[in-house]
Amino acid sequence: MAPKKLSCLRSLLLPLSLTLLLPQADTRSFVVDRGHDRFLLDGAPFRYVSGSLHYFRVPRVLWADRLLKMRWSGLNAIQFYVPWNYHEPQPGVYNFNGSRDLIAFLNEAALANLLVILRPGPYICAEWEMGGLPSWLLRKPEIHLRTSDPDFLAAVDSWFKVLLPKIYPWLYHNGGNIISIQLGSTFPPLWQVENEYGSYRACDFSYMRHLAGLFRALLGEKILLFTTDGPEGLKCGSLRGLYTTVDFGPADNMTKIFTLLRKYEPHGPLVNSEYYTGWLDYWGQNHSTRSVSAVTKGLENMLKLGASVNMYMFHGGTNFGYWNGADKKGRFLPITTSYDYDAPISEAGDPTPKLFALRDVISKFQEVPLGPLPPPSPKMMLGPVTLHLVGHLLAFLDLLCPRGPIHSILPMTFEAVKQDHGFMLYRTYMTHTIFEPTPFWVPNNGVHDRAYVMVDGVFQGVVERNMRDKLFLTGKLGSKLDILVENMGRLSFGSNSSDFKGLLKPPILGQTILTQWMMFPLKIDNLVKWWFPLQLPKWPYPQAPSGPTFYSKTFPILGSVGDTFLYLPGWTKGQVWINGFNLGRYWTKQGPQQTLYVPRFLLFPRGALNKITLLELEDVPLQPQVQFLDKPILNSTSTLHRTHINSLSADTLSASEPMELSGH
Ligand SMILES: CCCCNC(=S)N1C[C@H](O)[C@@H](O)[C@@H](O)[C@H]1CO
Repeated sequence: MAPKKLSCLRSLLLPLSLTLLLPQADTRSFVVDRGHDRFLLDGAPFRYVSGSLHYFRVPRVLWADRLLKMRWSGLNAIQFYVPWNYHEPQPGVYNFNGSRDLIAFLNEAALANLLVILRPGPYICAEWEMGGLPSWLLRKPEIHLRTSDPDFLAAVDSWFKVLLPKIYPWLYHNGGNIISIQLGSTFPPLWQVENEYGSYRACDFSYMRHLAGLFRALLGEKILLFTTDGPEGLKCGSLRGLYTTVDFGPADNMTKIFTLLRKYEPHGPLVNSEYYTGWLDYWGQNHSTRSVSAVTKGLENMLKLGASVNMYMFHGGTNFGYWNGADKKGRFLPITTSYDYDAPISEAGDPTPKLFALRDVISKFQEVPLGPLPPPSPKMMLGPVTLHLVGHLLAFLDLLCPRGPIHSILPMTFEAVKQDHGFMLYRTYMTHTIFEPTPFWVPNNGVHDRAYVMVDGVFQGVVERNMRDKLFLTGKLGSKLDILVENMGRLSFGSNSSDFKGLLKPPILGQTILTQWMMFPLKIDNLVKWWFPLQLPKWPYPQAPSGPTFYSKTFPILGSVGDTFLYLPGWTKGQVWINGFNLGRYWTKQGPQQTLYVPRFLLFPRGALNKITLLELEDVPLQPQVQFLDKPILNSTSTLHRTHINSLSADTLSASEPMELSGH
């Protein structure tokens, strides 16, 4: 419901006197008061204490819960990005439904009495797939992302001409925002142009000016446009006419950085647009945390200065499906499925000690809501659940790629065949018999990102980006050489975000450059949603399936349904679906994440059967079992987590419901 209609509703809901007191559309304003180094909201001094929450990492059914907890924490604003690729999956095809309903999220924020600081990009970073840019941009391989490249600007313009008019009625000065007794107004989207552009090598001012002009043209002159950069990026990221803000965390020198900021904004409020309450996690690296004392001390110091602050993240959420991004620090580093971020509100939406400590600090400077905080959500333990083998991925090739393969002399990238996420199978045939184990590799680090190699269905091992390792293969004339390539998420930060996926170079076997390829873009989610259970296809090879295989189980929940954490002891790496919902990637062998958050709304209560499906890419445990725990394990690796699980109280583990397992 657009704010204008809601404002009429407001006049019905509120006592006439209150309605008269509220500023009307023509008097509403949000401006910088340079004379007093502060913001003014409707003419009154105003400072925001904000927190980041990404609607695209939280299912819609949970938005209200998270937003209310943020409000209760003492925040008066939230900040979030709009990921372009989440809303325009194909050029000219737009999706603002369900958990992509941006307007509904804005409305939920209004209902929670929270103001909004919006960051529409087009690039958002955020450890999100390709930093929010749609991968179909790379179908023009020469495109220069985040510059004034005409192809890039044309796509940006058409996207913003769809997005910005949707937002326009929600701008604060339009008076369209809703204010009720419990409701606050949706803050004037303080528009952030781009994101940390100063950290991007291009530093293309004409691009920034183009964006600013587009925003002005589509949103009018009243909106406060701002840039955000780390201290090192201010020189490029800032632009005349845009308000300059900075990012830094608790370990940084606030005085030094705010002094530097004053070189770009001599007057006006000090703003830290990203005060890091925690940090992100990479697969294979230790879980990141930031201490409560350091985070609260830093916040208090900024609030004492009168600064406005946004805490990044206040609630992190989850990279469901294939949505995680990646970084490059010498090597390719994919981001984990969990975006818990050691944030004040945990991935499962529970308040942490950090939340209460931050609320105490905020309460020293402004009123915090009274009343109890909603309790932690009910948690559930279940299992173990023993899965059964459904079949090898190759056995479902016809269903996974109903249109059949694309043929090419040289291998083609995901982008070239218009496969955005997930997996693609590359197939060729051995042109001669190879008796001796012969080196197989992809030159120039050309596997983006992980390749699972099979000869006549027999799993040979993994070749991956960053690694120089080779496999040693044998085979007969005409043997099938199948390479399943996994897109682990496109670079969301780094100098070159044109992160093509697939086999970027033709693989080499011994002295032979392998040519004559068939590419099978795989639609796995459709198969999991619509085709299972189905008659098991015949497995055409003598040996038992190994490598990429589907496992599944249907199971009832006899007790009460609660949030839970899927634990996959002994499994290696793969993808999980619960009742057809793509929960995300697991990589038990790498860690640090050992469990996946399962929101209770995904699960069916007693009387209905639930279904879990795994695609295990490498090795399965002797006992193909999974468990549902009542606590997450985010900080251990497969070697260490066993001690962790042993440390869980015996009764906790045994408290799980006896399972009457049924199902296929
Ligand atoms: C290694 C960090 C990658 C760069 N990202 C940085 S500095 N950050 C700033 C960036 O604006 C934000 O979107 C997030 O990406 C945040 C880290 O959580």
